[in-house]
Amino acid sequence: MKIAVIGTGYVGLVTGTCFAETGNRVICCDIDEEKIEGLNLGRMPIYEPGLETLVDKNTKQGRLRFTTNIKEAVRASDVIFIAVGTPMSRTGNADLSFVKEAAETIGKHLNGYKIIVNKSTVPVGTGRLVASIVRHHAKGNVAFDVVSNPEFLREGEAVRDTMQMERAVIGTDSSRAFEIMEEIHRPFRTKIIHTSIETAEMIKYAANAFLATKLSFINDIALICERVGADVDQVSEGIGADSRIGKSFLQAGIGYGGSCFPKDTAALHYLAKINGFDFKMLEAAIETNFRQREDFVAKIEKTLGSLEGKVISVLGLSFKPNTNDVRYAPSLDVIPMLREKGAMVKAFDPAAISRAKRQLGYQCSYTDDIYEAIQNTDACAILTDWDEVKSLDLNKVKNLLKEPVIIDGRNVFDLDVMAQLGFTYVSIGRPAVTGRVEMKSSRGGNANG
Ligand SMILES: NC(=O)C1=CN([C@@H]2O[C@H](COP(=O)(O)OP(=O)(O)OC[C@H]3O[C@@H](n4cnc5c(N)ncnc54)[C@H](O)[C@@H]3O)[C@@H](O)[C@H]2O)C=CC1
Ligand SMILES: O=C(O)[C@H]1O[C@H](OP(=O)(O)OP(=O)(O)OC[C@H]2O[C@@H](n3ccc(=O)[nH]c3=O)[C@H](O)[C@@H]2O)[C@H](O)[C@@H](O)[C@@H]1O
Repeated sequence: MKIAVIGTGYVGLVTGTCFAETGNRVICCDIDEEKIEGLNLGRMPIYEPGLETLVDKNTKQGRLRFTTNIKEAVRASDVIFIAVGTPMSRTGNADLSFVKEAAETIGKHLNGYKIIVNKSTVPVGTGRLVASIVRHHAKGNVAFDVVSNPEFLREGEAVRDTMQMERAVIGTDSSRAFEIMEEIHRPFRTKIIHTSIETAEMIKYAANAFLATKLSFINDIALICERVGADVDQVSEGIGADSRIGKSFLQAGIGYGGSCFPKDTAALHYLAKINGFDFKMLEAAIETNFRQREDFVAKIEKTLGSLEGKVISVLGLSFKPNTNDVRYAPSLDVIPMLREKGAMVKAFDPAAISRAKRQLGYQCSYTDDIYEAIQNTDACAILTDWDEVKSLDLNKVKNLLKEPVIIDGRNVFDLDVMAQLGFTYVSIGRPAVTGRVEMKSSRGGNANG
């Protein structure tokens, strides 16, 4: 199959590469010249395990290429995937300007029957909108079909999530388009769910909103655990063993970030609102998520006393491990809050420094040496559970810190081990460990009480 992918970001690049890997001829296009130039030189614009090898293999074997010439890509392809960004607008709704632009470009260069597949996450009704834009700009009565094929990959696991996808949702009322989409997905041996365009669009928002709500639920349980002296990690294990609940997405922490949950929950909330429904449960999930950031900073303050003049090492800038994506990352909320309270911040991240710098600028210093970040700071704040964090030499950490204080937003370490090592260790939804060492801070004491 000849495939064009418009938008060579996390989704477009991974999807296009995996379609090439399964034998299609794929052209990935983008308006970002620097990105395409880099890809043509073998430079990956994103950090995604396993991707570089696949890109390299498929470009060398001639199945994958990159271009800014979208017109040529459209004309040369049978199936065109739209994988452009749909960021959050000020109302909370998804900003569809990139999708509309892509649809217009496709329409203008339609030169025969094509299937236009929307992979971007969009509000219900967008598929029909894309169809009308394409029709409006197409010359003559060229036939085409529009399909909604939402994407479920996770950053950091994107290649595996695509090559071993759990399901493919194909929303279309055209049997011709459905058969071709089925053929493209055959090598993945996955469950195909055939729906209308509207239902497919809704499945994507419902999936992300459900996962975000599950996370906020466990984070609310964590807050109660802190107050009553229970351990949320054990609660998660206990409830997750029930197959009706399932063990995934029950890791309590500093709250979700990333390019999707924040914007997709906001967009679904907005969609409900304009359709006359006040989606209170989702609103509560969104509020809980922000409260996790505020609570985390409050924990640091409660542990150290006034943060004025204190130096905090922040471990992790990306919204989760194995990605350099910092969109809506906890670090972008927490670091400014710490600064506002007078603290200085030394930030560590193995992959996301350059992207974080664009957002945070001079609000902190940066290093990709984890021990350098920790050295001579008043406390260490864990925001991302990178392997580098999980495998820290805690004895070394203890020696480097002014006092052995760790505030952990990802529940990385074992409470008994931290107690044995003499750390003051405050995590999420678990009893605080009180260090044996006297605190130098004005108020002293521990968080969580
Ligand atoms: N990042 C993720 O893990 C996932 C994202 N999604 C959804 O997929 C969509 C894309 O997300 P990402 O890949 O993260 O976005 P991204 O921001 O990484 O990439 C989007 C790309 O589209 C390009 N672009 C914008 N307008 C264009 C146009 N008119 N023609 C050609 N290229 C254009 C941009 O330059 C950019 O390179 C969004 O709707 C997102 O919600 C869905 C599942 C997972
Ligand atoms: O629509 C999207 O863009 C994607 O959004 C998420 O994927 P992603 O944002 O890459 O990352 P996740 O692994 O889902 O993590 C999201 C956030 O939740 C947090 N999280 C996740 C799981 C958990 O148990 N606890 C927890 O705090 C992570 O740290 C991260 O900040 C979904 O998992 C994907 O299915 C979806 O395709």
